[in-house]
Amino acid sequence: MAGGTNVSAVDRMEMLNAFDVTGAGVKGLTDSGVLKIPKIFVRPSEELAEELTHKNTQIQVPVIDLSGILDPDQRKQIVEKVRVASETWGFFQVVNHGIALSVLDGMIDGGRKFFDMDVEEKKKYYTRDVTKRVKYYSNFDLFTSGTANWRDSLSISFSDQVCSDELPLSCRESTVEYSKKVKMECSKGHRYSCHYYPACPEPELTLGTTKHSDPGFLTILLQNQINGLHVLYYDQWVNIEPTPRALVINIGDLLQLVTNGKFISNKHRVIANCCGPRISVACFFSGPISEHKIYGPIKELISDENPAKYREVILREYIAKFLNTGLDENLGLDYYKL
Ligand SMILES: O=C(O)CCC(=O)C(=O)O
Ligand SMILES: [Fe+2]
Repeated sequence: MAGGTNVSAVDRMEMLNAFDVTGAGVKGLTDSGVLKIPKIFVRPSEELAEELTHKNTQIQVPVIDLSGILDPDQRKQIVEKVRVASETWGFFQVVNHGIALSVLDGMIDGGRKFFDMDVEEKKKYYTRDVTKRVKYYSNFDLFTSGTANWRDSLSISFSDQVCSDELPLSCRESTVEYSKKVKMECSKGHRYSCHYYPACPEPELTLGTTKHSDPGFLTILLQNQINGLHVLYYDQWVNIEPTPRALVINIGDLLQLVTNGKFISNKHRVIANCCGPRISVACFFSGPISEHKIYGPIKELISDENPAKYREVILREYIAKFLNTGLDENLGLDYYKL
């Protein structure tokens, strides 16, 4: 669907390309002081109208305190809370997870420093090639098959270890530090993405990230103190309140698939904001792209009364399919339903 009113798909693609080759990203628009957002960012009118039917609510996703995790009794209770949250929300926040505040703040600052670099400097990392390990997207990325999103991103795929000399100097140290703490460095194929959502002059007309569910197993998300992330809960958008020192955990499609639907991979989005920048760092744990690994519902969870809801998927094909469909066109697990 073409973003904005009266923009044909071809025109839209041309506008998107023209915007994209500047390499300055959405941040470039904000920095230049635009008061109106370009048409490619404007959501279709029927989508904007639909907004009015979704109420915003004050309820909150569960916040789970991990401080007692080493004590066997407390551990049981914590695991129980994680189970309930995973079955109902597919989202929760964790506090007292043991990662030092300096590491969290350092990671957010590192992201900010990357996006604050000169356009020419940033462009060295700029690519549309999704197979590149370190890539900076302005907007022509996975997320722009519908309306372009008001965000820029830096994406890093990990191999056996963090290959630190490939990382941008501006955020090299903080990324290595943080990725060790969240165990990214031993996670071949896993991906990290630092999203940068600049302040937007017309936030009600666009989105920071379109509505979607995450394709992998699990996402660990660090956000700064600027609001924006919403999760869809019983048809209501629930704001995930930035909580100091917390990490947001969410279940991805693959985890819903292997748990045969017991854990839910919930839809979420990021709204644009008149103040900013909003900075977030998402670590996507999804496993090695190159492997022929097959995932299906765990056998112990299947019985005559509770038959498999999804067919098996070959990880490589699953990821390729996701990469070939834009985030907002991705059917998610519906495609694999039996
Ligand atoms: O930036 C955020 O808070 C969330 C982004 C997100 O949902 C994603 O990239 O999958
Ligand atoms: Fe997501």
